[in-house]
Amino acid sequence: MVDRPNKPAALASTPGLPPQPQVHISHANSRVSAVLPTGESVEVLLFGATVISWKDRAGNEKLWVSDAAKLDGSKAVRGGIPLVFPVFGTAPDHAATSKLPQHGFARNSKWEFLGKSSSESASSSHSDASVKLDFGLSSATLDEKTRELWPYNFSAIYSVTLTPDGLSTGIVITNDGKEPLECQVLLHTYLRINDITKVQVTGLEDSEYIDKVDGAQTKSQPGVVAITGETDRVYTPAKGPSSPVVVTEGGETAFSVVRDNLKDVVVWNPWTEKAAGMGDFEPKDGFKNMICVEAGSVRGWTSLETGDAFEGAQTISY
Ligand SMILES: O=P(O)(O)OC[C@H]1O[C@H](O)[C@H](O)[C@@H](O)[C@@H]1O
Repeated sequence: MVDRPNKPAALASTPGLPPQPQVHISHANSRVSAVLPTGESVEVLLFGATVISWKDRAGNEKLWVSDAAKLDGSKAVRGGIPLVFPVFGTAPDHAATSKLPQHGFARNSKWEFLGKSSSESASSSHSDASVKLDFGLSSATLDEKTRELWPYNFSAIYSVTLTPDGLSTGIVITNDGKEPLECQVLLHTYLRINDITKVQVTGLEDSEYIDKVDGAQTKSQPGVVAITGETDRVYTPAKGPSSPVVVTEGGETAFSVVRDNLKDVVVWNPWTEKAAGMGDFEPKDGFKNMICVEAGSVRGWTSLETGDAFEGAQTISY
């Protein structure tokens, strides 16, 4: 019997050439998903433009999503990559965003799928094919109630790029209005890990952070970060955005996060009590299997003059 390679999910035939594997995209059920010829996949919910799944070529999920996460648009998704904009947490002292819910409205708004672009190599292996999915949100498409709470004219484009090497997510926010606006942005990424007690985060050494579980005191990180209890810290890494923040597990690299123009990194794990108190956090011991490493610009405010744009992105590899 002759050994045959598995037939790829989607085939393109060009006259004279054998069929080539392609990036496969589907857009249905209020979500967009893409599968590379090499097997990696990503799934994005239009609600919040939330990435709810990212799998490697063997089908292993790289993101943590709660079993009780609401995927029906009734609540921000507990897991994946919710988008935080235009405020991180709540900001009672910042007049422009003080009326907004925790983490703003981007994660609770319906985004529009703007389309995809894929790049596929000319080689027969197609081992470096990648895909970029673009999503849009603007003041024109926001619901009226939200527009009243934050009456600025803006447009945002969020791009999710899947390659065989990793996942990049990036946002461009433009001030389309006649007055300046101030905002904060964060990519609230829930990384899936096997055992939180074996995890260390490197790349934050000697960095200043705000310890949200210790009276918002400003502290300095002496060495690598280990998680031994509820952790909620806003770091401004001393090494700058292009130096990776690496999550290791049992000494092996599990994820490496490289930032582009996102100066801050939030490290969050709710641990037992906080997880127990969140209705949409299941299983309750799921905190052992996740760590949030959230690239953002959240200490202070980004000011955008009329016509100005802010651009920030992260690339996660493993
Ligand atoms: O429960 P959420 O609104 O999704 O927020 C979840 C978490 O997000 C960030 O990591 C904040 O630093 C935490 O203080 C917050 O608890």
